[in-house]
Amino acid sequence: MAEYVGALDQGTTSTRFVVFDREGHIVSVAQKEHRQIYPQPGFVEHDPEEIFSRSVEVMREALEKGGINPQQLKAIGITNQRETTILWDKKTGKPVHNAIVWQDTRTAEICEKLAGDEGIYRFQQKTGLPLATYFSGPKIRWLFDHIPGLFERAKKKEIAFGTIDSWLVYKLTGCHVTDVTNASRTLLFDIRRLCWDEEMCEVLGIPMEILPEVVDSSHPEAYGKLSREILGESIPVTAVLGDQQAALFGQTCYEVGEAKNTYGTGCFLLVNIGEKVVFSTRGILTTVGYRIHGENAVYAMEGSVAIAGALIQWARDKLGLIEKAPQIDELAMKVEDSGGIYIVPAFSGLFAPYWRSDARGVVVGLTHYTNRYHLARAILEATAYQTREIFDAMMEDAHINLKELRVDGGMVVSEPLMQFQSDILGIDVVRPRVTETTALGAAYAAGLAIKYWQDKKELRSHWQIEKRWQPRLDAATREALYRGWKKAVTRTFNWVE
Ligand SMILES: Nc1ncnc2c1ncn2[C@@H]1O[C@H](COP(=O)(O)OP(=O)(O)O)[C@@H](O)[C@H]1O
Ligand SMILES: O=P(O)(O)OC[C@H](O)CO
Repeated sequence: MAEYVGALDQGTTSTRFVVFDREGHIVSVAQKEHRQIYPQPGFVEHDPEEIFSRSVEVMREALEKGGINPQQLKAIGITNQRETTILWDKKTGKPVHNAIVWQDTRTAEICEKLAGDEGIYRFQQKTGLPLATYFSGPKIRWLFDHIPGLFERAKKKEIAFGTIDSWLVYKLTGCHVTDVTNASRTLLFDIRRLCWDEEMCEVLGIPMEILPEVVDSSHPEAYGKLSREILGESIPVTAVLGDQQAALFGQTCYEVGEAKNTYGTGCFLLVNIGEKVVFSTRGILTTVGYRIHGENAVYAMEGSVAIAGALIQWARDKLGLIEKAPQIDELAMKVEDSGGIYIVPAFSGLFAPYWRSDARGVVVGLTHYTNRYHLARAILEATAYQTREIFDAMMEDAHINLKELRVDGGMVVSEPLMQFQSDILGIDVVRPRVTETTALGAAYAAGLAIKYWQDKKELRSHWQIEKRWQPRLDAATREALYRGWKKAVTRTFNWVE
């Protein structure tokens, strides 16, 4: 009977369960979307119960579709949208509020007050992060400020906090834990000592009683086993990683200086910086990359872009420009360029390298000449330009000089985007055979924990290029286009007063 490893990938827009074989090939996959809840401008929520239900459904469906017996699953890895925050009642297991999603900007005021005169990098040397609405700590604070009696219940140990990984593990196995990569996105975690930080909890007014135990990303026992009612077998959960760190692991970026860029709802460029922390002076984050049981933690620098594929969803759902995501490529390919327009999608303010919560989206350069094909092209190009910005900042901060960029995620099927990405970076862009690298990374980490795979060398041997794009633009045109983008970005600033 063949043996497999499964990965549950709980993303911002959908949840997937992917079953992999020993060569890292996909054997079966199932995917389901969940509701995006927008109660008011700037607020983004998910229903934690719905996320849990979708997770169980995709696990069952993937096994059924692939004709796989649960006994054939030797381990499960979990990977997740990071920072999204849930508080639940320990007795009933019921969430006290919807999950506050990473894109939500309701904590702008909390962050501003905390930054005070010292500025947003006040806690960077400890947490690796700027004070921004993106991270979990301020979201927890907001819940305590808005739900009467919650703080007192938390002090009495009646309330648990978790990012999505923690919530899912709790519901699937009963353990209240998280891994070092997810913990490193909360603003409550000391990334050097690899533990919750008392001072940060005090500054944010968060009782430490609510926090999960932090464990290695890949661990044979720490995450427990699936309760039998989920799949009928108590399969061990042996890995948890935030989705961007999982993609780094799945792209087998195990050496210092190796990097990947994932194009999903947002876009996240991560480079492996090894076992020592390095801090950015250009708006790049320092974060835990992964920690395999029995090994030292490996760190990463990260350029985070809030809106990438989300802009295409917006063009579909709010603008009615397209009916399905791939149509954006068809429209964009009808023109050579964007006709001089730029769209800067600062819907959640701007993340790296700016960290400006006062920014809001703009379209600039409109003339009578502009048509919907130009608009489609500008929508795709926005992701490539944002990547160029974080790429440049990161190359300087991490002192590396990448010759090519490994890509993955839902948007990398887009030919015009991939070509323009290579054009605007001036380097090759390479897409691997398996683009479900987030799920693959979680499966790899889970498989390593039980010796399904022996070591990282074995994992590396699976990685293969499927397609390569090379730059076609001359340097002068490239830089002129990029100057236009930088100018467009300045037009988004100071919009929210
Ligand atoms: N053909 C396409 N061209 C460009 N973008 C696409 C295409 N197909 C899907 N996308 C975008 O990819 C994103 C989904 O990627 P995925 O990696 O599944 O995201 P997540 O993990 O954030 O939920 C969506 O935002 C969607 O708009
Ligand atoms: O759901 P994704 O793939 O867009 O990833 C979201 C990130 O983890 C947010 O930090």
